[in-house]
Amino acid sequence: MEEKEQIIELYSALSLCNDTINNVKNISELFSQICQDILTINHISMAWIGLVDENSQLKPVSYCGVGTQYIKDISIKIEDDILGNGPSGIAYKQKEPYWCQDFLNDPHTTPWHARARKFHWKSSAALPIGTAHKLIGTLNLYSDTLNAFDQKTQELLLKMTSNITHALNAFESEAARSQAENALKESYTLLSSIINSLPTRIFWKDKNLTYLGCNTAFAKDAGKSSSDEIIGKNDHQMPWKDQANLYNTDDLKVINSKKSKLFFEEPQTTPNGDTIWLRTSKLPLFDAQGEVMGIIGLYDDITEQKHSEERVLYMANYDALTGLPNRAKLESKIEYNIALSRKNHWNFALIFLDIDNFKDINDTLGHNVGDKLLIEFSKRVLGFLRDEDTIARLGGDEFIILLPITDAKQAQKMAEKLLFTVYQPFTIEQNELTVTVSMGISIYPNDGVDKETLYKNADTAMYRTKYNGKNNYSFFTQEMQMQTKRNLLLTNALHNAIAHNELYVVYQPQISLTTHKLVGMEALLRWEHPVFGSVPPSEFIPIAESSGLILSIGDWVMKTAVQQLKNWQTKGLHDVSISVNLSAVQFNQANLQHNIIQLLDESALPANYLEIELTESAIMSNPETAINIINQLHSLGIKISIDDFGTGYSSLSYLKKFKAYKLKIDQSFVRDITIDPEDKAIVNAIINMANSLGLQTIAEGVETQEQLKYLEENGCDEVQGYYYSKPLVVDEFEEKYLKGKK
Ligand SMILES: Nc1nc2c(ncn2[C@@H]2O[C@@H]3COP(=O)(O)O[C@H]4[C@@H](O)[C@H](n5cnc6c(=O)[nH]c(N)nc65)O[C@@H]4COP(=O)(O)O[C@H]3[C@H]2O)c(=O)[nH]1
Repeated sequence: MEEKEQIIELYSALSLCNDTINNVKNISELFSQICQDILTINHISMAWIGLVDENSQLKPVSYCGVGTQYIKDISIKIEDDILGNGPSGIAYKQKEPYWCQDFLNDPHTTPWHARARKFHWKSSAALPIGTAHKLIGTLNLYSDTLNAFDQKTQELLLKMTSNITHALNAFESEAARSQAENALKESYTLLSSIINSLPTRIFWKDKNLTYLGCNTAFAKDAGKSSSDEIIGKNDHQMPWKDQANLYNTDDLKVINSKKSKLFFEEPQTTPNGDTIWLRTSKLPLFDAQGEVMGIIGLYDDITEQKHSEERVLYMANYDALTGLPNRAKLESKIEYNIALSRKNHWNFALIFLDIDNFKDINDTLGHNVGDKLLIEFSKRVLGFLRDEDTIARLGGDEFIILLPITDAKQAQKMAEKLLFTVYQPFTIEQNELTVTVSMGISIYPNDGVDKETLYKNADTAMYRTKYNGKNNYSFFTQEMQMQTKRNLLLTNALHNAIAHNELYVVYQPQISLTTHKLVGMEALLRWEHPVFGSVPPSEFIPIAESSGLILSIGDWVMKTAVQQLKNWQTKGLHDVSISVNLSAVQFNQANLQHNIIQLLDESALPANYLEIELTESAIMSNPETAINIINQLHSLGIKISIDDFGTGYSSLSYLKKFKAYKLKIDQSFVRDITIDPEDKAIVNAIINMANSLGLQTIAEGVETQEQLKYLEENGCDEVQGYYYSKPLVVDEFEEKYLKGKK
């Protein structure tokens, strides 16, 4: 071939090859096309491309031309052995083309001579191919002509492989780029899905405080469905535009200081105008150069938590029923007033207030009415007080009023007005209710300089009001303090009174006005203490009642009295009954009936000899229950007499339902019965009423012949009093009534 023709041929082959490189889409297309293009070169009969596999074998991936059967099952290696030192192995290892111009006489091609003869190969070439970084295989060419690869052909082939290298480089960097892009896409998708699935709201803004992005939760708070609707906007265009300045001040602080602001609470307005509470953190957002490019913010909706904190705080400080401050809240106010008053030499007053007979309202009209009354009562007192005053509910029907900068005189005025204010009827569920209150007042600093003392002293004064007949107020006095102290000492001493044999029972005869004979006796308790001396029942019985000691003491009295009567019966005292006082606390104990039956059994005293005295107030504190208990005791044969009759507020309608046996006319009516027409009228009314109800009457405190005569003439059945006898100790009683018996 002419040199010129050869050059044209070679360049057209190169041009083909370059076209291929420019047009192919992937490596396998490149290899197969290159193999075809090379065949356009004169003398080259077959071309194949082999890539080195993981076993260091050169594996054909593309081939073209005549005699491609040659490479079927061919074994070519790149290792340093006989199969690895052929033209391809050498070219690969030495990174140089191997020109084998006389194939059948080249010692390096010995393993393939037999195979080559079949295909008439006279020369071959192997050129390493790969990227700039890595060889991947060889381009292998075969010719049936000796010395087929002259200088020009070699140069052309070198140029071709160099272009292939460029193409491979381009494919490699394209693959790397697309791999990086995919990895980026994947990590972006992952990151987006993470931040969009987070309940925490996330947003980021540039230095101008324009939103650059956000997660779905944040977009939702702004009333949008995706971050696209947020990007490019600022806080003044958001539902929370009212808070925009507040937020942006924080943003700029973080941007300018480059310091995070973490976990602070702030309000936010929702798209429907509600206010929610957020716990927010803001952090500077840095670019790749470490420069602040904006801000990243995260927040959680803590509205629920905030509400429950507020609820807990409210419940810790306010009464759930009335909404008034509770004791805890009041105490902090008292402490504040103490500090203020100490500094300014002011007084302040504490009024302990208790609604009289509130229990009756609850018991008769139900708790619902009771609760509503408490609410209305609270409202009314609150409306009456000054802004600076505080009324707190301690529980039940107990309240405390704190009157700042108030002396005794002003407190008295307030207390008087309060009595009047609360006395105006309340209408609760069609019930017209009139309430009265008992109040106790202590004044700072005279009655105490600490809250405990002031509180205790107001309480003491309130009890004094109750004791004196309720519906009033009392100021705390030193005398009350001494009384309180004595009560405390007596309470302690009373605990051991039975064990120390300090208690004993005296018996006061009860005389029939028909026969003028002894028909009964009242057991009255006495307490002789080694230090306090003789303590009157009027003093220690209330103490025993309030401390609960009355239960054990009352049992002891009943047992002593019942056994005493039994003893006297054996000594010949017949047809005489014993009456025992039962206090309200004892009366309401669950096992009362059982205890009495057991006691009567043990003492072998028939039940009809036992009379139980109950005060009107003990019965009327819970009339419905009282009816049951009285009727049960009655069914056992025990007689019930109503003590101090006329002093309380017995309801006649109830009186009919009790299976009572006797009414005991209180000594306060008997005292002036001969001179006071009112007392006369009351006593006569009681006797008449008892007669009409079929009840017995007994008058107590009869001291004179005149009183006795009056009662006798007016139909009273029995009397008890100093006229006949004072209460007697056992020996005296036996001396007077048992002498000569049996
Ligand atoms: N001025 C005057 N007084 C007379 C006369 N006759 C009797 N008395 C007194 O009148 C009180 C009558 O008892 P009470 O009304 O049941 O009133 C009793 C009763 O309520 C209570 N009490 C006494 N012993 C017991 C007891 O064992 N248990 C309970 N729960 N209460 C008791 O203490 C109250 C006072 O008892 P005492 O001081 O013993 O006072 C007794 C008695 O000594 C008289 O002619 N003139």
